Parts: sequence; structure tokens; C-alpha cells
Amino acid sequence: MIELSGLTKRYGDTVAVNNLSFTVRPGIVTGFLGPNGAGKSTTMRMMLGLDRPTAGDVLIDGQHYDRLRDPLTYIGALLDAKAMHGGRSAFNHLLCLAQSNGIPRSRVHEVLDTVGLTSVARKKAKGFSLGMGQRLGIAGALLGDPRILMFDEPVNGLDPEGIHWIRTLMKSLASQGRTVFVSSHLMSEMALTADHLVVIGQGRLLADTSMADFIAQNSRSYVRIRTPQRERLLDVLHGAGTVVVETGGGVLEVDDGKPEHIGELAARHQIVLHELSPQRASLEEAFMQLTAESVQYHAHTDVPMDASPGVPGTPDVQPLQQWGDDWTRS
Ligand SMILES: Nc1ncnc2c1ncn2[C@@H]1O[C@H](COP(=O)(O)OP(=O)(O)OP(=O)(O)O)[C@@H](O)[C@H]1O
Repeated sequence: MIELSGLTKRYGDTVAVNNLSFTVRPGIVTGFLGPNGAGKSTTMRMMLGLDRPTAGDVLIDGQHYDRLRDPLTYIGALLDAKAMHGGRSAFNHLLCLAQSNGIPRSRVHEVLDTVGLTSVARKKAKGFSLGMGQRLGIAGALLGDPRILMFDEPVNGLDPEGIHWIRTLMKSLASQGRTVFVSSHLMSEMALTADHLVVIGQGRLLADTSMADFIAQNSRSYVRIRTPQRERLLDVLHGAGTVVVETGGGVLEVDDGKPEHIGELAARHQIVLHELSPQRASLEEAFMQLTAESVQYHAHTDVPMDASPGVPGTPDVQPLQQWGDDWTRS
């Protein structure tokens, strides 16, 4: 287990981590989420004894990191895949780590095999692609066969095959009863990987909950409706006491509505529907809602809500590829 109590880190006037208390448990993948600058990396560095807390405590299996004997056998971490000696081969990089932690040479071969780098083991790490570097970093984390694993943004920059591999690996490590703690800003990725979520914003704990509860508590469920008889349907729905939100583009939304009730009501009044679909906000939407007030970086598009690409007088705007792609300090 990893236990944080009142963990705090200040850099001058900046409170990077603010009185964080939570426990990371074995047997599941725990996702660590937060907007850019929320304090995820600082928290992970303190867990590994790389940064000293201003206040509070973090314990690994009941001990401080710097009191662990052969720490790689307790906790393995991938913090920065580029943090290695580029002139060393993958094999030698791992061998150095193994020798300084009392781990047998045979284990180096095993972890190279696990991460699929055996064929390039003698190549220098500086020639590795981002994905190969991530795999080598993960091999280092696995080297001591630790019960606890920690990965900081492990899928950053990986191709779909690499992402799938890391996802499967994390789940299989958790199913072996290990503690797996993984940070990410990719909401969709966390939805597929994590069983439990710890969400922080501006260094503070915002949620510590199961994935299912997080979505249920933070997301909105609604019915989306499109009809060529908009005015008629609005009258009928209002007449039935239903609150309807018009969201533009001819789309109507009914919060917590039942599609069957709306469909039957429309049928009774012979109103044609082109769409009647139940919707539940994704993890990404739930996350954005929860962290909205604590986001340190905001995208500046300065585009009116109804601006459309290609229309004279309105700027041409491409949708963001991924939430958080275009954040700049406000
Ligand atoms: N060494 C440092 N000196 C001063 N400020 C720092 C230092 N390290 C982090 N910070 C500040 O602490 C806050 C938290 O940073 P941190 O890197 O932990 O966030 P993060 O959640 O990992 O962000 P990201 O997702 O962008 O990597 C930020 O405001 C950052 O600027």
C-alpha cells in the first residue's frame, strides 16, 4: 500500500501539493488524474523520496522510501522515460540498476523479454524511439519484481499498439495482486484502464472513488432528441411538465429523462422523431466538470459559441484533438 497523510509541497509561493491524504490499494489499477500543473508529478516524486515534503507524510508498505532496503524490490517506478544514460545499451542500463539493488543478472533478461526489447538489448538507448524508451523505463520498474508499481503518464506519445500493450500490462500486474498507480491526463485511457480514481486539482484532493461511482456522481445523464417538428414537441413536453434544454443545431435535451416516456408522448401527438438517444457524460466530461474551477491553464480561442468554420467574419477553428491539447497559462 501507499499511504499519504497531509502531504504538502510548497515551492516559494506555489503550493504544488496541498494537504493530500489518500491510500493506494493492491489488486487494482488506481488512476491519478488532474489537469496540467495539478501536482501529480510532484506527488509521485515525494512518494519516491525524490522531493522532500514541506509537511505531511508518505509511507510505502508502512515505511518511508529512504528507509526501504533495496527499494526497487518494494516499488518500481517510471517517472521519466528519458532519464537514462543514452550511451548505455538497454542491457547495461538495466544491469547497472540490478547490480546496485542486489538483483540477479538473470532478471535483466527476464524483464527485457517481458517488455519485448530482447532483440535490441545491445543497442544504445539514445537510438531508441519514444515507445522503446517507455518500454525500457517499464523494464526498469519491473526489475526488482516489486509489489508496487508507479507510472507517470506511461502512454504519452505511444502508438495504439504500445498503448494497448501498456494497458494490458497494468491490468495483468494488478490481477497478480500488485498495487498499480498510474497518472494520466488522457481521460479516455483511464476509463479503459483504471478501477479506482484519485483526482486532484491545484494540489488538492477532489475525488477518491471507484471509476463507476465517479462517473455516476459527476456526470449528467440526459436524452438527446432531434425532430423536424421542434415547436410542437416543445409544446407537448412543456405541457407534460418536462424541462427541455435547447442546445443549438436543432437538438433538444431532457435531463434525467426516460426515452420511452418521451417517445410515447411524441407518438401520442404524432410527432416525428429523428433521434431519441439516452446519453451519459463520459469520464472526460465528468473530469472537466469536477476540475473546472481548479484548472490552471485555459485554452484561449476567443471564438463566439455559434462561429462556424468557413463562414466569412468568423475565425476558422479546428476542434481540439484531445482535451487539454491547447492549454496555456491564464
Ligand atoms: N521544482 C519546481 N519548482 C517550482 N515550481 C514547481 C517545481 N515543480 C513543480 N512546480 C509547480 O508545482 C505545480 C505542480 O506541478 P506538477 O509538475 O507536479 O504538476 P502535474 O500535475 O504533474 O502537471 P502535468 O500534468 O502538466 O505534468 C505547478 O504549478 C508547477 O509549476
